[in-house]
Amino acid sequence: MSQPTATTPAQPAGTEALAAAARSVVDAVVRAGDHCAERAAELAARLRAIADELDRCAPPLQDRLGEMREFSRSVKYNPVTGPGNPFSPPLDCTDPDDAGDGTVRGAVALGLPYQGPPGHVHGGISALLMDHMMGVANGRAGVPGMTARLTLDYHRPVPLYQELTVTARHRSSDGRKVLTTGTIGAGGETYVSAEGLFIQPRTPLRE
Ligand SMILES: CCCCCCCCCCCCCC(=O)SCCNC(=O)CCNC(=O)[C@H](O)C(C)(C)COP(=O)(O)OP(=O)(O)OC[C@H]1O[C@@H](n2cnc3c(N)ncnc32)[C@H](O)[C@@H]1OP(=O)(O)O
Repeated sequence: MSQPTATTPAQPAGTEALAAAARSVVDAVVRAGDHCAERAAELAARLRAIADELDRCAPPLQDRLGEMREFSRSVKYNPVTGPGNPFSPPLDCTDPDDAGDGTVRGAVALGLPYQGPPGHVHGGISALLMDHMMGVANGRAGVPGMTARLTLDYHRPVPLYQELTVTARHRSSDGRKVLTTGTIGAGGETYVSAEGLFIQPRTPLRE
C-alpha cells in the first residue's frame, strides 16, 4: 500500500471512515434533494438497513453513555471536531497554531446541510462552533467549565463552501467564572465575534 504524501492526505480508517461516509451521505441527501425523488424510497430502505446493522453492534445506551465520559471518547465523538461523529463538519483543530497567547485556531468549510440564509451558514451552527472552540480554549488554559452565557455578534453572513478560520481565547478568570472570546472569519474579515461566560464546576466534570 502506498504511503500518504503531502499531496495525498491520509484517508480515515475504522469508525472514522464510517463517520466520514455517513457525513457524505448527509451531504449528498441535501444536495440531491427532490432531484432524486423517484429513487428516494428504495435508497431510504437501503440506508435503514445499514442503520439496523449498526444498531445491532451498539451496546446498551447506559453503557455507551458511561464510556463517553472518557476524555478521549468525548474528543473523538463530539459534534464539532469529532472525527467519529458524522454530525460534526468536522472542524480541524489538530494544528491549533497556538500563537503563545492562548489562542486556539481551527479550520472548517461548511456545506449545504449547514445552510441558514441562502448560501450562508445557519446562525445556530456559528454559535455551536464558537461555544465548542471557547470550551477547547478554556480546557487548554486549564480552566474547563460549563457555558453559562454566550453572546454573539453576527457582523456579516458566514459563507458556505469557504474555508473559515475559527479562533478562541481564554481572557480572564474570577474565581470559578471564566471569560472567553472567539471569532469566525476568513481572508482577514470577521463574520462573527463571541464572548462567553463559563463556570468551572465545584467538582471536576470528569473523575
Ligand atoms: C487540553 C484540554 C482540551 C479540552 C477540550 C474540551 C472540549 C470540550 C468543549 C465543550 C464545550 C461545550 C460547552 C457546553 O456546551 S456546556 C453545556 C451548556 N451549558 C449548560 O448546560 C450549563 C447549564 N447551567 C448550569 O449547569 C449552571 O447554571 C452553571 C454550572 C453554569 C452554574 O451553576 P453553579 O451552581 O455551578 O454556579 P452558581 O449559580 O453558584 O454561580 C457561580 C457564579 O456564576 C454566576 N453565574 C452563573 N450563571 C450565570 C449567568 N448565566 N450569567 C451571569 N452570571 C452567572 C453567578 O452569579 C455566580 O457569580 P458570583 O455570585 O459568585 O459572583
